[in-house]
Amino acid sequence: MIAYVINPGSTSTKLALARIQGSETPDLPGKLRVTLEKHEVSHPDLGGSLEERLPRVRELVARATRDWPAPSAIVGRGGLVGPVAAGTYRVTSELVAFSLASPFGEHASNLGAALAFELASHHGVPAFIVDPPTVDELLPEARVSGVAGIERQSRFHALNARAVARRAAHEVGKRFQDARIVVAHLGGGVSVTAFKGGRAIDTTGALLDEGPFSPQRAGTIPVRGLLDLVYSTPREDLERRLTQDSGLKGLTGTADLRELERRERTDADVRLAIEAFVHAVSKSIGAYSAIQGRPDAIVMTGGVARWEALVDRVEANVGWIAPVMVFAGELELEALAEGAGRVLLGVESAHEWKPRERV
Ligand SMILES: Nc1ncnc2c1ncn2[C@@H]1O[C@H](COP(=O)(O)OP(=O)(O)O)[C@@H](O)[C@H]1O
Ligand SMILES: CCCC(=O)OP(=O)(O)O
Repeated sequence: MIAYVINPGSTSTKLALARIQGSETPDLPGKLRVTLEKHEVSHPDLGGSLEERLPRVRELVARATRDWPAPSAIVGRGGLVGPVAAGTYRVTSELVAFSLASPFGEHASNLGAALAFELASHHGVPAFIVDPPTVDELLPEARVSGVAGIERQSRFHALNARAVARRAAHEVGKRFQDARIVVAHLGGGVSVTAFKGGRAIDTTGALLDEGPFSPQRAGTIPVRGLLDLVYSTPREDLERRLTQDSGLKGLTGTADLRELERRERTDADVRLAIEAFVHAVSKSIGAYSAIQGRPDAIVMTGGVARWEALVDRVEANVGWIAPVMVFAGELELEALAEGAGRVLLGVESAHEWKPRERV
């Protein structure tokens, strides 16, 4: 089977031509054999709303995939589609429209359904999304905050976090559904998530949610300071500041951690900011370990996990809890291809998406 894989980001869109074959292991029918030819189309200067960006990205994707062999399906990264169970979803025109104007927030991933749907219509094949960021499997007690009416929502790196958690479970000799894994996704956004029984039972979230600050997002901040900002800043400006100009960028002037790695030796402010990042990530890993009993493994993943010395510092803090594994970068293209493959090969059925405000 051949599937085209589309993973839109804010400054580039990652693509893959996936060749998918069934499992060779009868006991593990979902363990597909997938090979990917990866491509990346860059669009650093695209501004505007998602609907304004869509035609340009669509054109770049069409051009990049023009000479690829005929697909059996197109699979895109899902966006903020509301609380859903983990799995593969068939893309419909209703899902495309919802994603492009998502009431759950604006994010580049909201383009994934539209890009997949349009290319799939052109080829006359189905389109899918897999494990969108709003996969919601939270324990009831994880939803409750200390303010009646303010409920925690699940909005995290579900696609990559599930994929690396599954891989970590296999590495410790367990099935995903029998393992306890804590995943710290350290990318442009950061989320720390506890997996138990194959489900993401609690997460810090990644977009105006909680947990460690990221290269450019605020993470948890003291409520008193937030109140001061709320009463002195228009909402739109504040959202932009908290999601794009906070975290390491707000503290040091850059979200490029390779630059911070160079500056750390000579710049005391950078040193403190990185120490605070290590501290915050370690603290969340500890918290998300505590809620489920000692985990079988702790995983660090995402682009920041390429910084070995930083990862080592987190491991020095949390290594007593469980074995620490590092999957630097992400497995999103692989996870998308596998999600589509499981449906194409009849291992799983595709879910039908319906708009929902709550679980
Ligand atoms: N080799 C590296 N060393 C340190 N940091 C890195 C490295 N490669 C990427 N990063 C950092 O990772 C972050 C981006 O992570 P990534 O997972 O690629 O982001 P995205 O969320 O956009 O997919 C950036 O802050 C970048 O500076
Ligand atoms: C929308 C939640 C996932 C997320 O934040 O992704 P990025 O870190 O890639 O922006």
